[in-house]
Amino acid sequence: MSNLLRGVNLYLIGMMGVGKTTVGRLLAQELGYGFIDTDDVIVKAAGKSINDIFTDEGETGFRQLESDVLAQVCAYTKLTIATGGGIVLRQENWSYLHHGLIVWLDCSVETIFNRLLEDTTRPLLQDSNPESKLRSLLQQRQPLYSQADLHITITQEQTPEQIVATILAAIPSVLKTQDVQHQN
Ligand SMILES: Nc1ncnc2c1ncn2[C@@H]1O[C@H](COP(=O)(O)OP(=O)(O)O)[C@@H](O)[C@H]1O
Ligand SMILES: O=C(O)C1=C[C@@H](OP(=O)(O)O)[C@@H](O)[C@H](O)C1
Ligand SMILES: [Mg+2]
Repeated sequence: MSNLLRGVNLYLIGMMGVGKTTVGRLLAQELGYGFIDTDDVIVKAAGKSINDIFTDEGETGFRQLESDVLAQVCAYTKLTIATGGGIVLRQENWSYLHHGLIVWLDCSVETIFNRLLEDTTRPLLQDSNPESKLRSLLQQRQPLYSQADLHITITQEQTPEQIVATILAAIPSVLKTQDVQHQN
């Protein structure tokens, strides 16, 4: 599979809590790729948590750091990159994402809500009604996520290993489409 991809990076996009970080790490192992999580790089570079970045610099400050990190990582090959859920918001980020194959991990708001119920590390969910916040974020972002090359819908019961297998099985179909496009 790694050969088939010819070193092209895989970018995982989708809502917070869908499993980009968890699945991305496993997917990288299967592909013999390196793994990068843009949030991890941002936290290391800023020397503070995502919550503290949002508090000190606002969402705008965080988004700038996110774009800076994406611009840097896309210069490398053979990477699986788990992005933050809001990476799709900035137009400029798409020119970086399109250097690689973009995979949208999609699941229900209920699944995300159950997973992140006790989680305090997503500043955008520190809301009086986190479920309705998730719904409005998804409504805003769905048209952006749908620009991905691959749309993988996952159910609450699917394990990370099963999701990795689903993604690996779907990749050849997208590559074929791209090859056909190149010939035309
Ligand atoms: N397939 C899965 N089944 C059950 N729990 C999962 C699954 N994928 C992720 N999780 C859990 O959901 C939470 C969010 O996962 P994470 O990988 O951080 O998502 P994201 O990076 O998309 O925000 C974590 O607690 C993680 O352990
Ligand atoms: O959806 C978002 O806007 C965000 C998602 C988070 O990453 P995950 O999608 O990995 O949770 C993180 O980048 C930040 O809290 C903002
Ligand atoms: Mg993540």
